[in-house]
Amino acid sequence: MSFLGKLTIEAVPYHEPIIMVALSVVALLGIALAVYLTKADKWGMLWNDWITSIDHKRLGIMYIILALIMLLRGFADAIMMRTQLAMATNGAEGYLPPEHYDQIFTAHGVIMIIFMAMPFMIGLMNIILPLQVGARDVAFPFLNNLSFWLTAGGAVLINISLGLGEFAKTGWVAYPPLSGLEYSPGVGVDYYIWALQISGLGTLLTAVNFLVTVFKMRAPGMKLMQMPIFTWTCTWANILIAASFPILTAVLAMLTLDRYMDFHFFTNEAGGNSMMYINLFWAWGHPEVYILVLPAFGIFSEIISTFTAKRLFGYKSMVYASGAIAILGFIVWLHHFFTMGSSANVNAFFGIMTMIIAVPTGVKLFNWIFTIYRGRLRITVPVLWTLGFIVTFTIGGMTGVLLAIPGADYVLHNSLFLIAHFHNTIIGGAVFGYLAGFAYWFPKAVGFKLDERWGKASFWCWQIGFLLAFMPLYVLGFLGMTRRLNHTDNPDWNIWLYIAAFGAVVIAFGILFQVIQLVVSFINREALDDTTGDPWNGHTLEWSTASPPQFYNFAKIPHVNDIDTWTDMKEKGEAYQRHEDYEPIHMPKNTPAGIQISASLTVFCFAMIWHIWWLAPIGLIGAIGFFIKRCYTSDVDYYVQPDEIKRIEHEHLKNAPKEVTA
Ligand code: HEA
Ligand code: HEM
Ligand SMILES: [Cu+2]
Repeated sequence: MSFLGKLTIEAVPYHEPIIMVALSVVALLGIALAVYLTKADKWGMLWNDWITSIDHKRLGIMYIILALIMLLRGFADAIMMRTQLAMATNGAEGYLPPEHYDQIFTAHGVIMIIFMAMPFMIGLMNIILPLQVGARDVAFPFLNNLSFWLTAGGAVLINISLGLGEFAKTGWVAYPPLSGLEYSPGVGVDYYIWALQISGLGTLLTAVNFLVTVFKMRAPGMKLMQMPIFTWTCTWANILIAASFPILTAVLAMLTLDRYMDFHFFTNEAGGNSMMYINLFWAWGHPEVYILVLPAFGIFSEIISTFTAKRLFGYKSMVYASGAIAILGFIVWLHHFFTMGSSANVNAFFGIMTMIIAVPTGVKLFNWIFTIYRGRLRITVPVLWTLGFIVTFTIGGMTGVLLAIPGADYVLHNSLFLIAHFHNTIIGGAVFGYLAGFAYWFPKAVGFKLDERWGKASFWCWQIGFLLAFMPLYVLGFLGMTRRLNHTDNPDWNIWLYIAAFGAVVIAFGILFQVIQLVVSFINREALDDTTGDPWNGHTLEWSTASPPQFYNFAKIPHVNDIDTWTDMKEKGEAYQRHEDYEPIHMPKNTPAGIQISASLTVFCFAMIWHIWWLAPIGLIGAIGFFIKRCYTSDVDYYVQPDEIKRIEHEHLKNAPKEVTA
């Protein structure tokens, strides 16, 4: 083995024109960005204000930028698959050979779930949750920065795999024995393992961080049953993360040992059992889908309540229903392998538990509908996403209940019916939710509203495109088409494959209009400026701050005595208080430690992937070294002085609707 382990020039896929074009475009964009940063003299700003920032609001924005970039990548994969399947009918080969196609659906699944949906959700949670509970930051701000960079490190690895080596061809679930060394001797599965491993670590740390924030740092007076509903659903999601991500860590570690040191956890020879992998994978993988959707449920609740100007119907039942979904969501994972030989009784138990999830979910749906009932719903972009969700997600949930019947699942398992089910819940539930939250909280995070017209156009393209792209898959499933096919030879399927490809093109316009919306809004930012900090007449504490919020969030920590505290404060005339004296505020300092540790770990992972045995210890020792260095740094905090606070507050309150002096 050479100096660079398995890495040789052969690892660059220069004979693949599609990849080379993609890489050139990325390289050009990268160079353009670097030139801009140099010309505008912005490198220092980038480093000091963003990369090393421990401010939860900035980290949230960085998470969302990561998510949007990965959405483009994941969608590029999707549209390639859809065009391939529209071209490769009647036995034609299409333009993507199986070798390449298999990497594409695997990368698409992993990227969309781990590097698009998760960072989007965690980004929104970062920006909003500390504000909603009246805290100045999260419990462990440095850890929060580290979490982000660990997630980004995983994303970097996946993107490197595009131009160096290959990605896994196993599907996003990477079942052995296919993912074992014997059947996947290349580096693809290793990229998969290490990318998921470090980003998973980041996610786990985030959950711990936000759980401590919620339980220990709520504003005085805020009882648990007074927390805003988005905070509650995030908390349930974080509990699920804390419970399930360690299982992912363990199962990936076991697969690593199998691949690197010839262990036999999952090889049926020598006493191993590949079923054990499948079992552990879904013990994480199923909770994962509820981790994605629960915060989205919270977003819809906030939006419906704000835009009907009503209290959320059944707040308590919402909290309990979310809890029920979280707990039930933890004990139904076996429905992913009904067909793999459990006894009828085991299948029946897991099938029934799965169906029961429809009950708390139904409670939520009816609560949303009852909140809208007799309210005066303002049809804004966030509301459109919400209404689209109610219709779309219900369809996806219903088809899930169908799959939960073991007998039916024997027919539908791994068919396109399944693919339709989960895009129906993930896009209609989670992605619509994040896009709703994006439109709703954008002014809070950035300071100006998004253009409504492009927003509406984007929504309709997504909604109509979604129906066109995924409803045909239910039909194809019933017609017998299975998932992960590279080409087909059944004339009955053709028309549905064409419609699905057309639908994906319509979604592409939805994404394009979103990009245009961002550009247009940026150009018109003066007209769309949000000067009050409360553009929608909101009901929770994030709207009591400026837009974007002061870096310390709250000059004086508010006292909470209602679920809709901000509405309560506005009604009692306690909002927008102007004070003459402030206490100094204790704040954490920015630090490069997060990116240092994570960059070293990414180098370690890269070396492990390519078996570069001298580089791996350097990366690992580097990470540990930077961590120890951070532990011995005592210059980690400072105080904001009252004069400065007063200046900032008075500046913000200049535009307040009504001034109150206390
Ligand atoms: C956000 C993501 C998400 C969500 C929320 C769900 C929600 C549900 N899922 Fe889905 N599911 C996935 C993502 C998701 N799923 C993914 C990614 C896979 C496959 C991965 C792979 O193999 O690659 C999958 C696979 C999957 C399977 C495995 C099928 C197979 O492999 O053969 C099953 C089987 O039981 C299932 C069931 C359900 C059920 C019952 C729900 C329920 O929670 C739905 C509840 C909601 C409703 C029912 C609608 C609203 C309720 C009402 C209006 C009340 C009245 C309703 C009734 C009385 C029915 N899902
Ligand atoms: C935006 C439009 C999208 C389109 C057009 C699309 C299309 C597809 C297609 C064609 C497949 C392969 C189906 C097959 O096996 O035949 C697929 C698989 C998959 N998609 Fe999507 N998708 C989209 C969005 C998403 C999103 C947002 C997510 C998750 C957040 C997602 C998660 C997955 C997963 C997990 C798989 C399975 C991969 C595997 O088989 O291992 N997709 N998608
Ligand atoms: Cu499941």
